[in-house]
Amino acid sequence: MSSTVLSVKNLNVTYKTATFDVEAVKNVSFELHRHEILGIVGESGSGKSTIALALMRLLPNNAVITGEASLYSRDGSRIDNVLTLPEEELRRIRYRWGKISIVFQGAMNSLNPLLTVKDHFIDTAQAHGIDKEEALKIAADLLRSVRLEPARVLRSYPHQLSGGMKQRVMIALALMLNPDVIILDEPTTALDTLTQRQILELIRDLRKERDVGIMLITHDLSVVADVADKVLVLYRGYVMEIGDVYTVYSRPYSPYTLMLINSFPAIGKRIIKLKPAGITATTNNRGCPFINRCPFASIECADADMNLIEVEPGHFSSCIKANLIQQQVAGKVMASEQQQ
Ligand SMILES: Nc1ncnc2c1ncn2[C@@H]1O[C@H](COP(=O)(O)OP(=O)(O)OP(=O)(O)O)[C@@H](O)[C@H]1O
Repeated sequence: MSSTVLSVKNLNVTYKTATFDVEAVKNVSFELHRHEILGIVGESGSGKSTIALALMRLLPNNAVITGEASLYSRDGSRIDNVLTLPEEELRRIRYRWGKISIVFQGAMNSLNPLLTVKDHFIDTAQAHGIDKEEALKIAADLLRSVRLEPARVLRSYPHQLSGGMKQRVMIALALMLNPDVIILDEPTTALDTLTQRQILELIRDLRKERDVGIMLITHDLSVVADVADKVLVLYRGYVMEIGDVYTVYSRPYSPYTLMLINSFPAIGKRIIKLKPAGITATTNNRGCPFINRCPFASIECADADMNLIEVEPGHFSSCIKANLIQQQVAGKVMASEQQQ
């Protein structure tokens, strides 16, 4: 197992609004290793982007954040207070920091149409104190590493590039400061199927070739199945389940994960019918947030503490009935396979 690059403990984010508080992330903990892809999967509004923004220290002013995140850089340095580092210090180290970088959802559309790719690299480099000559050398290397031809791409304007090429340019730009962690937020959304495949292949290659840990944020379970090593399933800010992808997908210990798998026929062979999505709210702040949609729910779930339980080595579920559910699922799957 390669070394830990990022360790997040008990991350909570609450957005304060004039009328009420939105508890967007609740007690989230996870570890990311070098050369590892962690998929963070969940429906819209589950808190995926909030986790990313918290780690980048880019949350809006109405966000209140608690918890710890430690970053272990390849140069041997360690930052223990990523979440609370004072603004001034943050500004100072951001200049050449780049230890965590992010490619935002839809970022390829934010390339400036009036600038060539070369200008984008030079601007990014200069903002971090790298001179033009060095920037161009780095840019050429990075473009090659995302499988683009530097000579042609550097002189192109965004409109001269396909969606897939623009996404590769964004990934190359995010690698400019040689980050230890890269966050990719919905990197394949809005791309056609073939281009999606190529980008996923690239992400897989980057994981092997570069000394980084990759956080891949998506609502698409099949993307995670394709490339990730580990998966963290998020629902209304809570970690419902976490473990290696193969184990979680083949033996889900959370009814919510099971529902997600069922909604992706290409992945799910399970046959348990769950209530349709739609009712999402429990009004109180206690118990399992999935209670209203869960076919296994009973009165104890209303008091569940949502702490993660290790159901098998390295595989955690917050469902208090995890073992019971797994037995029922395994029984029904076997029964359906015998009928076929
Ligand atoms: N600035 C804000 N003020 C108040 N609430 C917010 C703010 N930003 C996000 N939220 C709320 O926080 C919750 C989590 O949002 P977040 O964007 O992190 O979810 P997500 O899983 O990334 O969703 P999506 O897949 O749609 O991007 C949602 O209920 C959202 O409405």
